[in-house]
Amino acid sequence: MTIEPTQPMAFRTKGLTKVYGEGNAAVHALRGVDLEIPSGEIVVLLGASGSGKSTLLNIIGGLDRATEGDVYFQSLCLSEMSDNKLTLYRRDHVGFVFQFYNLMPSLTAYENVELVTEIADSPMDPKEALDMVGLSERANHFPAQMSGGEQQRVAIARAIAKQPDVLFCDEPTGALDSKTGRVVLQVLKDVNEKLGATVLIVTHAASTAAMADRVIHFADGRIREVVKNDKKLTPDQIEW
Ligand SMILES: Nc1ncnc2c1ncn2[C@@H]1O[C@H](COP(=O)(O)OP(=O)(O)OP(=O)(O)O)[C@@H](O)[C@H]1O
Repeated sequence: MTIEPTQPMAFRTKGLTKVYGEGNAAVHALRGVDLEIPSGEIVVLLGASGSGKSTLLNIIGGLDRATEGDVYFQSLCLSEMSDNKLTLYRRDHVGFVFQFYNLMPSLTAYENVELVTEIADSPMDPKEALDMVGLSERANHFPAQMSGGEQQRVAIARAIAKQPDVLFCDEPTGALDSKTGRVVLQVLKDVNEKLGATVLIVTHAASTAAMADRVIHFADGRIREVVKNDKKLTPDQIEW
């Protein structure tokens, strides 16, 4: 993998291993992952189902812990942090976007975003976050009144409202058709460019790799290959 010597790192992992369960029932989800993710890039993680992508995302996102090995966010060693510190790491630095939006059905788009801005250190105004995803006019709508793509954009607004350093997206277009999926990918690209956030996208959709700075191919709990894209496509140029 080519990394410029001056490029600051968002993440570094060393010998990351994750085993779920024990004995005969043990599942080796990660088998020694050494990885470097430069700050400010869009990185796409590709791999077959069960290859360990979500496990890696959950560990570097501070939602889960490795069985062995180290993971650094900038100069912070996540693997040595107490649970409280890990919670603060997630609160202050990280935004998550999942396949199934996870919005509160009884709250409007604005209120769903506001939930996060109330506890963040230096949040955006919820209106500004909704504006960034092109949904200012839908601020007072409830999730059930919005399409899947719109709900996903509210979920992205919620994730970016705290101005995270990193945005983790697990199958963000998995439930969307190609047209809506492209709109969501364009929003992620805007977030990367306008907020400078590092964006990590886990997906089955190999075509998404064309918009990434760096593509990590995963197989059987290991990195098989890392490819740097010299030329990136825009989301509307991506073949679906
Ligand atoms: N909580 C868990 N308990 C036991 N095994 C688990 C758990 N979570 C994941 N696994 C197993 O770990 C392996 C890696 O799973 P993971 O979800 O990380 O893969 P993935 O590449 O993200 O797959 P997908 O693309 O289907 O989401 C799989 O064999 C999975 O069954």
